[in-house]
Amino acid sequence: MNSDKWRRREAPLDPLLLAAAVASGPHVTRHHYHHVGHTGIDPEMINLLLGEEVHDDEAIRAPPPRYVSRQAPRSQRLKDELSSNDQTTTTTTSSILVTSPTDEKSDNSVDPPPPVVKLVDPPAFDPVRQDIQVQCLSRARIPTPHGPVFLHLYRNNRDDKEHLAIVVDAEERQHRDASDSESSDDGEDHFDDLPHIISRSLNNVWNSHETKMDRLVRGAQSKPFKNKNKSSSLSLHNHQKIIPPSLVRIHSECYTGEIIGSMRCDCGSQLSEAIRLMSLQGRGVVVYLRQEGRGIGLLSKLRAYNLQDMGHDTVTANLALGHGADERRYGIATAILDDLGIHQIRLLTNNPEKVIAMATEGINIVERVPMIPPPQTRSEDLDKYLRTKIDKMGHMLSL
Ligand SMILES: Nc1nc2c(ncn2[C@@H]2O[C@H](COP(=O)(O)OP(=O)(O)OP(=O)(O)O)[C@@H](O)[C@H]2O)c(=O)[nH]1
Repeated sequence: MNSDKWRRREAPLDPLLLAAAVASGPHVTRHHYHHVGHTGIDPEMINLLLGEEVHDDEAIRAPPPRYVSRQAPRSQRLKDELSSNDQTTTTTTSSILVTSPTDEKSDNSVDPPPPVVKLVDPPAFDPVRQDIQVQCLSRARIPTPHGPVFLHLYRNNRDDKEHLAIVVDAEERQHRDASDSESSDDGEDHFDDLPHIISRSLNNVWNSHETKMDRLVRGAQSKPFKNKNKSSSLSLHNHQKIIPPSLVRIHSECYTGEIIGSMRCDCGSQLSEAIRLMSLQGRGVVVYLRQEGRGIGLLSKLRAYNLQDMGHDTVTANLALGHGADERRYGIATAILDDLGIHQIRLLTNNPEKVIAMATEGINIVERVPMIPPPQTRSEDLDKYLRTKIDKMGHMLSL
């Protein structure tokens, strides 16, 4: 390498620049001149930088603040890590603080690590049972433009995907708000009158050692459900009134439509519309299955799109790639609905196959509610896609 060409620039220190750095306030981030937390202008420092004499009588004042790392020395951290092998990874805080030397800890001691919330594991699936088993691992409130929903994350004994249930339950929310503030200690359930949509597997006792904190962090009710007839875990739902037929959508993952906003399909608007309708009614469940591209996966779906750009439609493109027109299964959706105590549904769909599949799985469909694509989402690509669904897949939709 030509060293002349790459010679290092030895620019002289620009006193004005340095003075600006010192004088600027804490709004200037560490990506600019200095770390957040600087206490402001230090006239002595400016004088020094500008090469002027120090006229301040209090030349020997309290020394300027210094940056002190609160992170323990590496040797200390290694020792800590070794001695806490049984704990999940924790780190000492590594934030950089401005302290004056008098604040500095004389013994170089380290702040205690933040407490780790260690949760009990969910119960294992029963290896003897041959049917589909699901287990809700966590539930959390998610505010959406249509109101809050409760996202439930499931595992199952068939695949390693995280299928989801998006639960809309206004009454359940009110109940939770009330019971949180009551924090009743009487051990009694307070939801006898309300047919809430509650996951049985999430709320069951997972382990005899589980704490209230375990339950709250995974999103379960703080107190386990009383097993009034002492027979089985089904008591949770037996205990409640039967949930009236709820709006349910069985939705399949669509990265392109939901994340990128693709106008080749209506998946994104369908998902949003389903949550909107459920929020209007105060109740409903979207079972969100990770069956991208009608079960063929994102990679094949992208290839199918290229075939569609060459003249194929959404069905023939799948077939040309050696896939079925629709490879989805609905057994996991049924198991999730069962876990939520929902057995009668008003199914939001135009797809006759979905109706048949859910009915075959034992779900009582009391009504099919059509999904009408909103006019503002219509485009040439979408119309072609919908037309193929109507003509080749029998979708119950009129354009
Ligand atoms: N293979 C393939 N999959 C697609 C295409 N467009 C959308 N999808 C997938 O189709 C699935 C969504 O299916 P929908 O047709 O919206 O739902 P549906 O069950 O058929 O019918 P509705 O319930 O009436 O909406 C998602 O998994 C999408 O990723 C496509 O052109 N090719």
